[in-house]
Amino acid sequence: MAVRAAVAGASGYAGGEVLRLLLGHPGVEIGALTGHSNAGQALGGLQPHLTPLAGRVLEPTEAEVLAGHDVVFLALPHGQSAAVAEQLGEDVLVIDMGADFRLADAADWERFYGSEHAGTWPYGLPELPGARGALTGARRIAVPGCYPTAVSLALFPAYAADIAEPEAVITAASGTSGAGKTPKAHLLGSEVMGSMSPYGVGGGHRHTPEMIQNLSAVAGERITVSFTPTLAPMARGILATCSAKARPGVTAADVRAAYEKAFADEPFVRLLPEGQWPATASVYGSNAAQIQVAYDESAHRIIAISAIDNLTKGTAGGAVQSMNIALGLDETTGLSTIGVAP
Ligand SMILES: NC(=O)C1=CN([C@@H]2O[C@H](COP(=O)(O)OP(=O)(O)OC[C@H]3O[C@@H](n4cnc5c(N)ncnc54)[C@H](OP(=O)(O)O)[C@@H]3O)[C@@H](O)[C@H]2O)C=CC1
Ligand SMILES: CC(=O)N[C@@H](CCC(=O)OP(=O)(O)O)C(=O)O
Repeated sequence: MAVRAAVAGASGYAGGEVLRLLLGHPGVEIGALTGHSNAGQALGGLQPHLTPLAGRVLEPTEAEVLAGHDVVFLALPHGQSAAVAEQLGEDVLVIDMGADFRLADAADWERFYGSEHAGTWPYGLPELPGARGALTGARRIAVPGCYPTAVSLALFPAYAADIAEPEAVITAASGTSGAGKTPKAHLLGSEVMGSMSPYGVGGGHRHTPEMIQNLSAVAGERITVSFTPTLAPMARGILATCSAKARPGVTAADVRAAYEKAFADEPFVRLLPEGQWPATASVYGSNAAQIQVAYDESAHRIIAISAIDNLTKGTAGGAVQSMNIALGLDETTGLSTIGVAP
């Protein structure tokens, strides 16, 4: 029997992407769809690519509307999820695509988000060591941020194999959809087209503590992270270039072996053959992550590069993958590694 899923924030980018995936999921029936300023509007005018749902009208984001579903996806701005989630029964699987329940350290939360910490839920990045166990049977799931997904996938194998020093330097380029639909001056077409620009430089980006949390848990020691995001003139995609100094004595063969071991059985992560490089265009609209790793002998550094679609593997695909695990379904149900090209 199909599970009934509601989506709160169905007018936004993350809500739209989870609906796109759920429409192709054989085990899910789509229930209530909610919005905020767009409550009362038909979805067809807000998400015109979701043709089968064009006639559906958004309801207000209220617990009474979301109650009575087996699964509730929350695609709301930061800080809005807890008040809704606490009114939903413990038997309802609540999947938060916002940041509210990702961090374990309340001080980190308060420093980077400036509000009271709501709590910590099982973390929806199944590829991390131990994550599938915590997700199996879970009824609350925190979906990772898009940059932490790309970066954690690229670097955790090096820390799991203890071949990297505990300091990582990361630059990542993201498409503009990562910033959501709400109009912002720096996202105007004339600002973004034909240009790339950094932001959140110098340790200020709120995804930094999430990366530190993930990598430190794998390494068993604190990993420092210097993270610089950049905005790229594309709608979707993240390309993360991550590097860390190799431990003394580590060879190129050790590096390759660590990554081959980490991803050997992963359905959505592909370690590319040597000489091929990840590209955002190759994962557009798919739940795949492409990874490549190189050993820079002269600098004695490990360079790991990942490409994901920020809205798919980076948000809604990760959410559906985690839902599948929580409900005991095949992890790949309703998810594709097939991209769109050219
Ligand atoms: N875009 C991305 O790549 C990623 C996004 N996320 C997370 O997903 C969540 C949604 O992001 P995204 O879809 O990009 O954002 P959008 O701005 O595109 O959408 C926001 C959604 O939240 C609703 N909303 C706005 N204000 C409120 C409010 N006060 N109470 C309840 N609902 C509200 C909006 O409804 P309405 O339009 O009707 O006003 C809309 O449906 C965020 O927490 C974001 O961090 C996570 C990973 C990646
Ligand atoms: C391009 C861009 O602006 N990206 C967003 C990250 C999007 C995301 O995954 O973040 P949350 O779920 O944590 O909001 C940013 O840097 O704030």
